[in-house]
Amino acid sequence: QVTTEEVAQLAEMRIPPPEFFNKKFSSFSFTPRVISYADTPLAVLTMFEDMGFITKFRINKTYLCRFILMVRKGYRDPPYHNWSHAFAVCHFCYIMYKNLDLPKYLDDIELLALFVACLSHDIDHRGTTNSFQIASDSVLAALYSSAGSVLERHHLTQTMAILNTDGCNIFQSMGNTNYQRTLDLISYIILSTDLAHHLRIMEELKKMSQAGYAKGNPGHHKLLLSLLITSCDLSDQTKDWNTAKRIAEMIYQEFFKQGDLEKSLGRDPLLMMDREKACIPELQIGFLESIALPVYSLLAKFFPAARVMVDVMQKNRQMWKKMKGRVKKMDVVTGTAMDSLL
Ligand SMILES: Cc1nc2ccc(C(=O)NCC(C)C)cc2n2c(-c3cc(OC(C)(C)C)ccc3Cl)nnc12
Ligand SMILES: [Mg+2]
Ligand SMILES: [Zn+2]
Repeated sequence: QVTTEEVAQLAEMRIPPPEFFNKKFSSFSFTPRVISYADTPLAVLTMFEDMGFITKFRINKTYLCRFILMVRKGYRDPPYHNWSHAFAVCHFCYIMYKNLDLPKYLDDIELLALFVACLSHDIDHRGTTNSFQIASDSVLAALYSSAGSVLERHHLTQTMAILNTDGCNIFQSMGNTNYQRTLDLISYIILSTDLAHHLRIMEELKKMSQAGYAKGNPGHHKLLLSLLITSCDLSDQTKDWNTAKRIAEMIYQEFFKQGDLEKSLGRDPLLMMDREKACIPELQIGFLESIALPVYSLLAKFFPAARVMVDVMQKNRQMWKKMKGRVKKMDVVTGTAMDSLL
């Protein structure tokens, strides 16, 4: 629970304009992680307001404050999958809204659902993967492994639990049809943040990019929503080199902790989770080429203005290649040795 005082304190503040946080707050190059943990709830309010959602959906401001604070509290503090990640993800959704004319492609309810899903898409993440849930027979695996997307189903359950908490239902001014549609959209969007789901729809996304987006095609709306949240989820890698490198390190901190855990359970971790064997530059070059660059290349096919992110990501890939080259060929570079280099 969040205290009444916390909610009141946030609710009584006037919602500042985006420039209050930074004059570049709405630009692709802005790095949302510079906003302090304490200031993020107000920044989320600013984004809701600036996208016109509070007025359009008659959202009760006190409910919205309580919802934001409950979602923030719902995150744990693993090295990467914490509230700062969620805030960075929802900020990217906001800058796409401001720079890519999303309302030309998606309707208001879909955009609201996308933004709210960004906020809570990793809530209560434990810093371990879906396969670790299953291999370790975790409570979440017991609940969801038959349905797949174990972690994502949990993130969704937690989101719905908050919406069903007194004074947190930000959608309550909506009519039943819109209300149900918003929840269905949030469910679909959060479940589509499972890497396995993204890989499954890549072919369809490529076909859609070749055929061209058809606003009259509901299937295209769902595919685009998946692409957009995946773009938000990976957005740290579209920023300056120092940001991209620092966040990649955080992810490997989280992966190496899982690898240590797996070793202590007598199991062999994936290479990318084994701090004794992983070569971060090599792994990152692979991830950018196989997963991240295709995402933003597809995005740029629908939104030419997104081309700039592909270029920045290509530059970051070149930097990883230089890092790889800098390390003497002979050594098998371990995560630890790499830390000293990064
Ligand atoms: C910088 C960066 N490096 C990563 C390196 C590897 C992997 C990984 O999971 N490899 C597993 C093999 C089987 C491919 C993820 C990485 N990653 C993510 C990420 C993305 C996710 O899923 C979406 C968003 C749908 C792609 C889900 C979870 C995470 Cl941590 N975000 N940033 C990164
Ligand atoms: Mg996730
Ligand atoms: Zn995420």
